[in-house]
Amino acid sequence: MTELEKYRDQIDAIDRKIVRLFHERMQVVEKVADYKIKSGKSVFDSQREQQKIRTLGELCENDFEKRAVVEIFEQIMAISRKKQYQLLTENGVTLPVDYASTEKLHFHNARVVFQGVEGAYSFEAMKTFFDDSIETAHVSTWREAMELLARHEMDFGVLPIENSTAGSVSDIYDLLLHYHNYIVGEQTIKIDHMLMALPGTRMEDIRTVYSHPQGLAQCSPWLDKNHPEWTRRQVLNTAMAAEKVAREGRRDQAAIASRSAAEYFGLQILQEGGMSAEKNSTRFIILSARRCFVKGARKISICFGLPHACGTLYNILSHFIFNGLNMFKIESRPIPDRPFEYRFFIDFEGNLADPAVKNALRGIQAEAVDLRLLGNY
Ligand SMILES: C=C(O[C@@H]1C=C(C(=O)O)C=C[C@H]1O)C(=O)O
Repeated sequence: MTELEKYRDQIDAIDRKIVRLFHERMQVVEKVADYKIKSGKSVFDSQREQQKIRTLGELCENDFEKRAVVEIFEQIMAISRKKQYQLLTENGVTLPVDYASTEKLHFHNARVVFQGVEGAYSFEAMKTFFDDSIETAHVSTWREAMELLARHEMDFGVLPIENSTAGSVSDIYDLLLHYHNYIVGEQTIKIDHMLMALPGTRMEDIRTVYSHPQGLAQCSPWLDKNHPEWTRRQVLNTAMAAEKVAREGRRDQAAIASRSAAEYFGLQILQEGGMSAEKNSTRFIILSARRCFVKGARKISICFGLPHACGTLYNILSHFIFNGLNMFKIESRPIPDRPFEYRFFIDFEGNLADPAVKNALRGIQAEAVDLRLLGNY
């Protein structure tokens, strides 16, 4: 036996002891869970954990081992909590979320609101998601759409949440937080931006180009390269840009909008193709004030705050990993009046009826601040 083999034998013997001791600890943890189920006491006890970390740290021989022991026990206690969340779920202790499941969404004859005007991309997303029986209304801001839903004056709303080139629509995240409307579906639409103007307009006549900020952002490489001299002006919606150019009748103005907007407002397309990325698409969410999810729903959106402390996001994300849940997206938004503190928005794969989802949500609810379920769709 070489010297190395001898040491490895010693390590193996120690590791066997650690595994045995870990098992013993987990058996006690199950008894703790039992007690908590009966007494209704919450799983996470941050004071007890901090005190344990302090006393265990003090047992260490040096600073290096102290740091290591702190890290190891933070993990051991996190695992012990996850075991307890699992036992709570298995014992039928339900999460306090009042979501109703339904076989399918009922939108026949529904009232649907979108932001913008006919010819806008939201309009196209709405037409694709719903059938022809719906009654539609349009408003000029996203906030108004949210408001109408919250007051139950409209059944569903269609709002853009993310573009594959320009990224997330951050205002929508802020509105999701402000209004208690829920995501019940999503629709992705391919975005083909085109440059349009009054019939007969030549490129060299144009001085100003109008579009939604996302339209301008998505076409900025094309504009920078070909027409850096044009003034870029933001309007609320791409179709509104087309409508403005048509209504004002000036040859020095152009709009960046969809083909359907050009057709709807009788404008001539001066440039199509190559204005924005080839695979440019926008994802729209379908919102409702009713908290329901369809039985086959495979995507969940949540948001929560976190204390400004080292490792808090890491600990929360561990609930997804531990329960084998795939994350699609993570987004952070600043919390107003709390400089440099953030609220996180996460989309992940699953259905609210899945035990793995229940376990993860239970853990996140206990360990994050103000968890909100935004939808399962
Ligand atoms: C086991 C318990 O539950 C949790 C896990 C702990 C641990 O593993 O030591 C400590 C405190 C709690 O957050 C307990 O409450 O004692």
